[in-house]
Amino acid sequence: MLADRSRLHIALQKSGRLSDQSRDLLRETGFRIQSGKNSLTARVENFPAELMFVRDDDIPTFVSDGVCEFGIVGQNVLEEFAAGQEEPGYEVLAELGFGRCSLRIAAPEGTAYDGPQSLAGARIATSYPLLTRAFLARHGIKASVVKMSGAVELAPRLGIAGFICDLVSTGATLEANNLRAVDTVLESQAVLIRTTKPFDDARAFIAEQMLSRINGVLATKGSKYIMLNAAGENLRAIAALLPGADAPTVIPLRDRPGHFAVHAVCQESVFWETLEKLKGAGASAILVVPIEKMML
Ligand SMILES: Nc1ncnc2c1ncn2[C@@H]1O[C@H](COP(=O)(O)OP(=O)(O)OP(=O)(O)O)[C@@H](O)[C@H]1O
Ligand SMILES: O=P(O)(O)OC[C@H]1O[C@H](OP(=O)(O)OP(=O)(O)O)[C@H](O)[C@@H]1O
Ligand SMILES: [Mg+2]
Repeated sequence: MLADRSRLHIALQKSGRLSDQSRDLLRETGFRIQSGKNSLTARVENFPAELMFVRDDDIPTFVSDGVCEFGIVGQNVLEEFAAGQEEPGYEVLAELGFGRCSLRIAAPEGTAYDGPQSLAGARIATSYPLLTRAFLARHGIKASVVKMSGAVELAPRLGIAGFICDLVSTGATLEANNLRAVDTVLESQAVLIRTTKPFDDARAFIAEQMLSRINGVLATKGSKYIMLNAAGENLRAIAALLPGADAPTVIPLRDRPGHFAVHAVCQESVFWETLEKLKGAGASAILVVPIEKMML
């Protein structure tokens, strides 16, 4: 059956590290998604879009082929795919801030490592052979790469390879296997991608609407609305302390001549240290509130 061309098709990981946060992001854009964990597709009830739940490895192919106009996938999977293509048929639209991990070279505790040259002649087990080879080529190192589909951390213990190249987040898996990360091949997080295949005006319009909502959701994530009171002579110093805010709104306070309310959207995190500095610069009645929706 051909896909319905009056709707957008979005490829998401069916089940795994990215599934919940990918669905949550779309729910935050207002999509009503009703599907059990076992469904392979789901229609969005209140938006002309259909979700395809697939293995993450297939997402770059689906999007490049134009079967799905959009997809959410880790940069690690995307870059491994791109390394095998002459011209990848997708573009990255946004970094999504979840699924953060690094593709790292690791070796059993006690293995000497003095930079990539220590890999010369070694065997490296990995599920990312193209990225590993590209790393070796970048450093002019000759080594053999052994492809494994999973459980890569077992390779040194089984005598398959002296090094591995695998994803690391907390480092707990490496530690449990008595391994130590020695180098970094790639820093990764989940990204939103769009096919470079053109699509018709109707879907282009829906796509713009969806992207504007997603950008709004991403913008609110790191943003806070900050309100405070201050005397006129302190306004300049206070404005300079507001993280990522341009042009705060300044409103005169009734019955307090020379005093103002300052309101601003801060596009960076507001830490306790920032509040302490604002207070030190003469601010009072400081309120920091979350922003629910934002359209830029
Ligand atoms: N430890 C981790 N911490 C954070 N993000 C991770 C971690 N491991 C992997 N990821 C990210 O999540 C993605 C999916 O990881 P997962 O382990 O669910 O993949 P998978 O087993 O290949 O799943 P699939 O069945 O879809 O092929 C990875 O490609 C990577 O971008
Ligand atoms: O540094 P850590 O926080 O321990 O995470 C690293 C582990 O996470 C990933 O595997 P995952 O648990 O997703 O299982 P998988 O190998 O079945 O994909 C990755 O392949 C590592 O094995
Ligand atoms: Mg996979």
